[in-house]
Amino acid sequence: MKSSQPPFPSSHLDSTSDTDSDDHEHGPRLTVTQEDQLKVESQVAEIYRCLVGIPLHRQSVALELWRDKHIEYLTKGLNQLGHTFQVLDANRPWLCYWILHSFAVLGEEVDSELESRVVDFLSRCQDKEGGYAGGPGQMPHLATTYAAVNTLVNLGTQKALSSINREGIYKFLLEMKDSSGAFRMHHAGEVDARSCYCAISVASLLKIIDDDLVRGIGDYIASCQTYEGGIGGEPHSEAHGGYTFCGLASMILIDEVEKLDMASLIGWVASRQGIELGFQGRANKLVDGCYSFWQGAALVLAQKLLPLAEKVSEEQSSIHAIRDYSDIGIEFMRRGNQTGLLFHHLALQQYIILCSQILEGGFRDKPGKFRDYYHTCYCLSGLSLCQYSMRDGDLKPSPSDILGPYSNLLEPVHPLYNVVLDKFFLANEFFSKNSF
Ligand SMILES: CC(C)=CCC/C(C)=C/CC/C(C)=C/COP(=O)(O)OP(=O)(O)O
Ligand SMILES: [Zn+2]
Repeated sequence: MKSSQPPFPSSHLDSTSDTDSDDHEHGPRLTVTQEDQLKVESQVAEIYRCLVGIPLHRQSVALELWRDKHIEYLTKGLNQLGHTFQVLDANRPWLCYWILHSFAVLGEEVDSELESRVVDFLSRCQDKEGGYAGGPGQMPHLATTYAAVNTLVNLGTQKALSSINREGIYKFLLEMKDSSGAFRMHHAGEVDARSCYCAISVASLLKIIDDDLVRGIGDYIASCQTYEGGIGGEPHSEAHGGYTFCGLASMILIDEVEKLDMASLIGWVASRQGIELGFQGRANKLVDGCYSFWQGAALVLAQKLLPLAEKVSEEQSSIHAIRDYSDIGIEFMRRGNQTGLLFHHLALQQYIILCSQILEGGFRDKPGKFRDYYHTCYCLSGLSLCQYSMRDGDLKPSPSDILGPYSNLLEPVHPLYNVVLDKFFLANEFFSKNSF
């Protein structure tokens, strides 16, 4: 059980910002003490010691990413979007996202006729009062709103971006706001760290994020961090990779990371990478390809946060000057890797390519399971994160950070939202020019 002590006592905080009331006067407080740094470094070093003995197959042809096969599988899914998948009838924006995001990460453009069909379909899922439902005529829901918005941002055209009713979404988000400060998934729905992330990610991407949406979330998410170090879905639930990503990404987007115990969060996530080389979602469970993103992204985010290796200069840490929530996503991408690797990025690529990749196209949880679009989306997203996890500025990743041939290189994704990076920049510009 989590103690009532704040995870970072005030002595752990940057001396320029030691009160709660002036966060946005001084910017975020992302520094940690020497003691925290040593703790994380020794935990990560221990995990590395366990993984280095495992031989990696750096030269094997089997390490190739079977792009054409993946595109074939994804194209088949796109052609079925209109008329099958009844079993996923309340999840159709998710299918659009999983398939189109996979396309985007593979660097494939969709043709304008298909783009038009997707935008028109998502417009039919958009509630006239605001928010996106799982299908036309259903009730709006935060998860499908997140999936629809991410799909449209990944498409990135004027038609796609202008189809989003930002004012309606803002009203919908306010209606979903619970007295705890967290969000309900839908009217009378459940409240958890995932709903907070869906709401905050959408609000941040669309640049409609403000104090009324943010108030109370930081305390709610901090109360979901468990004694293990990871974040659970709700207070007192078991730490889980999916919710850990949601909680940490939300905390960054609302500039309240200092409310989390980052040293124990990093230790917990890093310990979830096991001898199979992939990540498990929680302690004592089996590894699964989709956690390459949920757990991998949490560590990629942490790598940009903590100045563990050396103190970041004021110039490098431009995020310290932020006063506006809606610029956090863009400022965050200006930060380089502050810590070195917090996970074994080559080992994870090996799990994804050798264990999750299916040669007929698509990705799966693990050998013995069937492929599906969810795992295809999150395995590709995780693979991209690995490849760019050591990237310096805008330079292409070094060949030594890519397992297999360099032609495996994917498009970079924004680790806070999981949309492709160039489309994130386009959307950021589009929504900066267009007030709602
Ligand atoms: C943006 C968004 C909607 C995020 C969702 C994040 C996410 C993946 C949450 C995990 C949910 C969960 C409890 C899975 C456990 O499944 P399990 O018991 O089948 O799997 P396990 O054995 O691997 O824990
Ligand atoms: Zn999975």
